[in-house]
Amino acid sequence: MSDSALPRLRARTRPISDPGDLLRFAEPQDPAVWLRRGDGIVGGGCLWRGEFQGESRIRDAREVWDAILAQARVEDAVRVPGSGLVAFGAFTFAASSGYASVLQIPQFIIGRMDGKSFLTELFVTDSTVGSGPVPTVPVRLPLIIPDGPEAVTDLEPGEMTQERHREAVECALSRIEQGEFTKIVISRDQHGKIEPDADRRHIVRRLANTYPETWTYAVDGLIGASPEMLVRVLGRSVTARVLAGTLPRGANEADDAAAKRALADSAKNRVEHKFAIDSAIESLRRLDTHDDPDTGLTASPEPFLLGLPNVWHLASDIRGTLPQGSSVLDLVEALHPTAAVGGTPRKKAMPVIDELEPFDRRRYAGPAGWLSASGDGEWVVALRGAEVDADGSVTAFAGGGIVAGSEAADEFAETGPKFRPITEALKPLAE
Ligand SMILES: C=C(O[C@H]1C=CC=C(C(=O)O)[C@@H]1O)C(=O)O
Repeated sequence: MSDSALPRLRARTRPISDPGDLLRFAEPQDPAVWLRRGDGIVGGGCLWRGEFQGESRIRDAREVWDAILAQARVEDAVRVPGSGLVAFGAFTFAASSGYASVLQIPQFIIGRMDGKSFLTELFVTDSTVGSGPVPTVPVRLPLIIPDGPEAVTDLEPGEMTQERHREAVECALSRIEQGEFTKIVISRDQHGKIEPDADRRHIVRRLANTYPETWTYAVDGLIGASPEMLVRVLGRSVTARVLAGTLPRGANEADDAAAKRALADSAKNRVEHKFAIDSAIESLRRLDTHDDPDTGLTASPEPFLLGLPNVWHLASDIRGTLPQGSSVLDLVEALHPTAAVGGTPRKKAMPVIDELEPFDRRRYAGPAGWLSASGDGEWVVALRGAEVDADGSVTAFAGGGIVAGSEAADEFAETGPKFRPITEALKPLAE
């Protein structure tokens, strides 16, 4: 893509009074959303969209984004994460995917972050408003779009049946035993169909309300609520939340406390977690050029237990400082795929995922998030969601880490609660 083919953009962010429920401003058919605990950003319309493919898809996106920024003018009177010029994005899990990775810039962004509400209006200067100053008019909120038809479907098992999943896990275990790799994540698929004109915001709202501690994302038809922060850059601060190791929540208080203890004490889950945290730290260290030891990476010495409505996870948070000259997309590229969704060693496990899974993961387990002209960005691992196509087809995936000692039946069962967020978000509203 040559720079002359890229739009010259202007973004103007101004404060507004609290707009309430942000989702009311999102596009019913194709919402662009990033929400946590009710706060975040919602984009409307599409001013520009870039598609990327193959091994260099994240690097190419970074180059195009830099080129757009080089000719953009940003007036940001609010200066909080998500204000100014922002793009939403979603990248495929595999370089070989037949699906597109995208970056898209909306026509407006309405947001609430750090207690400040704002509206960003975006313009293409060379076609829409000329190159003169953006006229100063009072802030007018975008229209609230009333709720449309429900988005309802039952998800049915796909190509990776229980039998096929067992074969894949057993094959993975024998290759682990032979020393080919030490961890691999095997997933399965489920499918459904909503009415093409269904309002996708119902799915997003259910996820955001039921899983407020996760990051609810919607980009280009990819919708979910992920508990796993691949990387967040705010100013020069870098954080990530690595998850691996799972048990379903218990049905009552005693069972739930027992499940939590069992996960904390499980040697298999701790090993699985260690692979994921080691892979994340190693990827970040490769970028880290700091000489100052105080700016280096730290991770919690012991994983903590993260309780979500559906599962317990072993979780670790990583903190550090953005290496000089790096951008959030460099970090996304370095980290993806962590061993929480790929395997260890990454290079050995990735082709085997392709071999053992009978489908294209599309953007499941890939990076999804946003980035801004100021250098901030938040990118989750796209889990606990689905691809919702324009014709209403719904494709959901959930997987789990296989290490020595994993049992195929347990691994299959573990994917059940991982599908729960999206399964329940696709139920009729009265339920
Ligand atoms: C691959 C998934 O979860 C990952 C994240 C957390 C825990 C995981 C596990 O315990 O296997 C997985 O690594 C998924 O939800 O599809």
